[in-house]
Amino acid sequence: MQHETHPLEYPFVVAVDGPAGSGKSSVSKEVARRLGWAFLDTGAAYRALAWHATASHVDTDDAASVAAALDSFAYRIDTDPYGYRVHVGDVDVTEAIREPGISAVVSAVARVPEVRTHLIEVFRAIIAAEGREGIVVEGRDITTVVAPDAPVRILLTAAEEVRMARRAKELEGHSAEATGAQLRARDRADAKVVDFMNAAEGVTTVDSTDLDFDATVEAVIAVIRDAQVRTG
Ligand SMILES: Nc1ncnc2c1ncn2[C@@H]1O[C@H](COP(=O)(O)OP(=O)(O)OP(=O)(O)O)[C@@H](O)[C@H]1O
Ligand SMILES: Nc1ccn([C@@H]2O[C@H](COP(=O)(O)O)[C@@H](O)[C@H]2O)c(=O)n1
Repeated sequence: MQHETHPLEYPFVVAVDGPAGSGKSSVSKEVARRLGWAFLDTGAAYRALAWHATASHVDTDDAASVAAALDSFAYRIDTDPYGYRVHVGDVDVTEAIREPGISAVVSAVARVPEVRTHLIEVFRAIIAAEGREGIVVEGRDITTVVAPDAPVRILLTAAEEVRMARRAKELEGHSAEATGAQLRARDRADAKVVDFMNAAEGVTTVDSTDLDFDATVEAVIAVIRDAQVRTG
């Protein structure tokens, strides 16, 4: 773990969940930048484990083998919203974990209970060690499992066709159909493990279907400001 010293103050936690392509990562990062806070991408850990398992020739469909791969999984991530890096051991996997081959197997890795238990503890330790005033943490189960007591919990969503169009634009050169099919398949598989389509009690929904990027960032910051006023 990169974060070993614990500050006296626990950071203000903003938990953000939502389906694939809803803007969790880009919006959360920009919110953190504007507030001068930290940013934690939790999906990167599941992706890094999928990379590690694949590189170690582990069958990602075999839950016991994936769980065993945790023993040799030396994961590190930092929380800089201007350019965080992801390492497994000495290898910088920041770009490699975004490859379609990793996206195709990450849900199989994420469904393994031992994996979730382990990574949830990793995320909580990173949050607790954060030295900045606040941290925006995004994923699928942050509002419900990782940080259910966070002062701000948001479900960031958008209509499926809008999410698919945004992702297809981002991945120019890849077929829009294949990109959309993978996004839908990943949501279907992930939704069997955690519910990130419906806001849990106390979670605020921000629907960006009809909002541009900047308006979405502003909407999230408005929820945070409101909570700061309420919690003093
Ligand atoms: N409100 C918005 N208007 C237009 N584009 C947006 C908006 N929100 C996000 N985007 C764009 O949509 C794309 C997908 O966003 P992003 O990668 O942040 O989603 P995500 O929820 O983190 O996805 P995944 O779970 O698959 O990693 C990015 O290109 C991002 O810039
Ligand atoms: N809190 C989380 C975050 C992610 N996952 C799994 O990781 C995959 C990749 O996540 P991205 O946000 O980088 O797309 C995702 O498809 C889930 O399988 C998770 O389970 N919980």
